[in-house]
Order: sequence, then structure tokens, then C-alpha cells
Amino acid sequence: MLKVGVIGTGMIGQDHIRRMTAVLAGVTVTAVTDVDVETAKKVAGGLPGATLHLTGEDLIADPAVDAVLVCSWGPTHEQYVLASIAAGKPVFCEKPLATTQDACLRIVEAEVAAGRRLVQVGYMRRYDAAYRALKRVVDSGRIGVPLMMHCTHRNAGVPSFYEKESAITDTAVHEIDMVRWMFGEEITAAQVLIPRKSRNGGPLQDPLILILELAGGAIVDVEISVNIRYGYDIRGEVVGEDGTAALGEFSPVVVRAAGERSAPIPLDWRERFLLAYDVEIQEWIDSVAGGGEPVGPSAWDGYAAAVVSDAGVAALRSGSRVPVTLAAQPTFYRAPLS
Ligand SMILES: NC(=O)C1=CN([C@@H]2O[C@H](COP(=O)(O)OP(=O)(O)OC[C@H]3O[C@@H](n4cnc5c(N)ncnc54)[C@H](O)[C@@H]3O)[C@@H](O)[C@H]2O)C=CC1
Ligand SMILES: O=C1[C@@H](O)[C@H](O)[C@@H](O)[C@H](O)[C@H]1O
Repeated sequence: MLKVGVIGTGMIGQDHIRRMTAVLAGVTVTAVTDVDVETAKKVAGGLPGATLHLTGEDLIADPAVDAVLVCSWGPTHEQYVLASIAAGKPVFCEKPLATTQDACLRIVEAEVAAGRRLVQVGYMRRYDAAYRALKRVVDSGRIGVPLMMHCTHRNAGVPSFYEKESAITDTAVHEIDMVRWMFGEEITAAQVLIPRKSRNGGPLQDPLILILELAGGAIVDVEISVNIRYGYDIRGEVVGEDGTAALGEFSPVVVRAAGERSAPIPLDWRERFLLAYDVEIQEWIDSVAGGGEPVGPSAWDGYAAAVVSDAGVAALRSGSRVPVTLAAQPTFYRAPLS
């Protein structure tokens, strides 16, 4: 039974605790912490035998914690991931790995120095049945060489602390990781187009279009709309030389009534990616239980996504095309895009 400590008991922290206690196998949540002590106390109250720690560092040092799940805000990820590596404990860190590429590189260096993989990053689209099916079609060669991909990432709304740059660093960062994985290639440049501003966006520049260039010449466009009101809508279509392949419609039900055909749209990421998170966390548990290494998105993947995300932010600010340059990849990360 893998004993997991959770740092950050906000929205996704509580959702992952729910799945680890009610859905997944081979795991028990033994400790929690959050700077919002009242919330953490409430969450700990629902977990018989779990310890409430006042700091993340105390939780990481707890002998009753075999592995750490970091679900706190992005700027706090680096300190907890580095502390977990120093303690020799596997750590699953929600995206982004850290909020700057320099911080991600420090994590990569610490993991390489530790001599074994301890870090996995929460890029859950790689575990989604629809994305996996799309990748199988692309890899099979059935649509020919992939030339382009059209992506749509729409949120019904975003919290008040969401900033102009968050559209890239917090939202499109999922497409950045997914595209590296889908095409098996690095992203070499980013550009941002700014359409007419939505009246629903408040101070944000909403929507945006992020253009990504890949090493093999394919081009990916990502529409990012974060105040679309009607629901959470994630789409993707790969255009190949001989055909196209797109993610299927998400809804498990279609209603025909009163002269209309309709299907419900998910409210947010928890509903749309419910099963992907289940598979992602179960595979992580299974891989690290008994002292094994994680096999999902690595610290290097987290670093690569951060470099592209930084290029996207620079492109948003400058209006120019910004090339992406990665550091030399340590041989330690042998199969980064598989
Ligand atoms: N993979 C995915 O689809 C998703 C990933 N996320 C990621 O998960 C992380 C958390 O996001 P949410 O749960 O939506 O945010 P949230 O604001 O609901 O929860 C974050 C929690 O972290 C706590 N926290 C902040 N600083 C802390 C610190 N130094 N130590 C301990 N706790 C601290 C806050 O008090 C809060 O309770 C973010 O990195 C976000 O990008 C969030 C939503 C979906
Ligand atoms: O990761 C997520 C959130 O943090 C982010 O704010 C949303 O835009 C994404 O759709 C969601 O998947």
C-alpha cells in the first residue's frame, strides 16, 4: 500500500484525494498540508488516521509518507519538488512543474544528481482515452504524414487571480505538452495572434491564438478562450497528407427532443478529464510502489513545456515570432517523448 502525502488541498488536491481514497487501488492518503490550515484541517478530518502537517517540508519528512503529491500553486512547486528529491521520495507534481524554466532546470539537475527518476508532472492528457486514440491513428500512418493540428482550449471562466500570461502558462501549457507527445518532436518557435477582445474577458486579452512550429515543419494552432461561458470545450484535429483525425465528442449521452439534438458539455476539467486523472494517478501509484521509478511525463518534459511557455509569453508581449532553445538534454532522460 503506497502511503501518499498531499501538499495543497484546494480544488485539484481534494479531487486527487477523493480518487485515491474512493476510486484507486494500492494507495492510502496518510498526510495533508495547506497554507490554508482551515481547509487542510477539514480535508484531514475526512481521512481517518491522516496527519495534518503545518508545512510541506514536515509532510515530506514524515516517515508515514512514501510519496508526495504536490497540488499547491505553481510558484510553490519548485521548493516541494526539490525537498522531495532531497528526501529520496517520489513526487507527482501537478502542472506546471515550476513557473520558470530556470526553476525547472534546477529540478532536472537535482534529479540527475539523485541518479534515479523521482519526478512525474501532471500532464494528464497523455492518459485521456480520446488523445491516446488520436495518437494511435497518427502513429499508424493512416492519415499520412501529419502536417497541422488545430486545437481548441475553452474554459467557461477563470478565477480572479488568473493573469494575461496565464492563458499560455496555465492553460495552453497542456497543449504544449500534448503536442510534443503527439508528434514526438520538439517545438521550435511560438507566435501569438490577438483577435478582437471578448466582452466577457474583463482585463484579460481573451481569446488568444498560439501558433507552435515543430522541428519537422508541422504547425499547430491553439485557440485559447477562457471566458466562453457555455462550458469546458477541448478539441483537437490532426491534418495529415491523406486524411484527418480528430478527438471524438465527449458526451456519453445525446438527447433528441422537441425538434433538437443535444448533448451536455462538461463544466470543467474535473469532469472532462475525470477518467484520464484516474488512469494517470493509478499508473503513477503502480510505478512507484515498491521503490520503482515513475514512467509518466518527466522533469525534462516539465522543463521543455516551461521553455515553450516562456517563448509563448515573450511572443504575446512582443507580437513577434520567438524561437525556442532547449538546454542539452541529459542522457538520463532517454525516452522523453514516448
Ligand atoms: N492537470 C490539470 O488539469 C489541472 C492542474 N491544476 C494545477 O494544480 C495546482 C493547484 O490548482 P488548483 O487546485 O486549481 O488551485 P487551488 O487554488 O484550488 O488550490 C491550491 C491550494 O494550494 C494551497 N497553497 C498555496 N501555497 C501553498 C504552499 N506554499 N504550501 C501548501 N499549500 C499551498 C492554497 O492555499 C490552495 O488551497 C496548480 O499548479 C494548477 O495549475 C489545476 C487544475 C487542473
Ligand atoms: O490545468 C487546468 C487549469 O489549471 C487551467 O486554469 C485551465 O485553463 C485548464 O483547462 C485546466 O486543465
